Amino acid sequence: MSFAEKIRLYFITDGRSHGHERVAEMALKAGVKTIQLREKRLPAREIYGIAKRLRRLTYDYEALFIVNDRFDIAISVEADGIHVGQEDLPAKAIRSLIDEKFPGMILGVSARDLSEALEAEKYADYLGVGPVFPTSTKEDAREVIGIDGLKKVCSAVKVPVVAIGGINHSNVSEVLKAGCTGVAVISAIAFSENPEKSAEELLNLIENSNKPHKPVNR
Ligand SMILES: Cc1ncc(COP(=O)(O)OP(=O)(O)O)c(N)n1
Ligand SMILES: Cc1ncsc1CCOP(=O)(O)O
Ligand SMILES: [Mg+2]
Repeated sequence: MSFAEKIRLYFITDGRSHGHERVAEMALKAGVKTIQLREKRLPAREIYGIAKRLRRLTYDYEALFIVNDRFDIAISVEADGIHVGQEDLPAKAIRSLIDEKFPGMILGVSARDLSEALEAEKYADYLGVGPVFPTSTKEDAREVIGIDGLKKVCSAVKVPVVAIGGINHSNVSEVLKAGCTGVAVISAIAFSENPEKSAEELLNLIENSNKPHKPVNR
């Protein structure tokens, strides 16, 4: 499976509802191929323990494992990648370290508008772009960029774009039509009563949005 296929549905964990490991395993069972560990409240030692377990789990399911914010934890557990935002360690510094010491490691960078996206793509393997829609999962999220803002970024950058923020079953197809490579979700899976079913349904919607709307003329 290609990188682009793996990030088509990108699940970011939140431990508050079902716990990181349980919710990640349910998403993996459904067929999700990229998992990001995002934990904002716990001490580093605990995040490290969770990261080690998620690393093992993602190996078993042949999925990518990305750590949010913490490059130290990402390298300690041999994650596939690290995701940083505009307030985290600078993408440029991480890119230098990856090229020198951790070749092949994936670097994802957040961008909240076109100018951040154009700067971030100099260093990133993919961009996380949003929030596209209102979200209550990220307390310090900036204003939404909407489908139009997302389209502008997607048509301007060369690296894959993963759209994020308020994406759910009812808007995922519209988001993908904006030209992004994938969609990242937290609450649509992590805060669902049945995360495995929700992930499966999202994957089905994504697969169907790949199909042409009109029959192909032969
Ligand atoms: C895939 C993806 N895109 C964007 C983000 C947001 O990162 P950041 O702006 O650093 O905010 P926090 O998630 O750290 O609160 C992300 N984590 N993943
Ligand atoms: C981490 C992050 N970055 C921009 S919006 C967001 C939160 C996405 O969560 P949800 O999918 O629940 O809206
Ligand atoms: Mg961050």
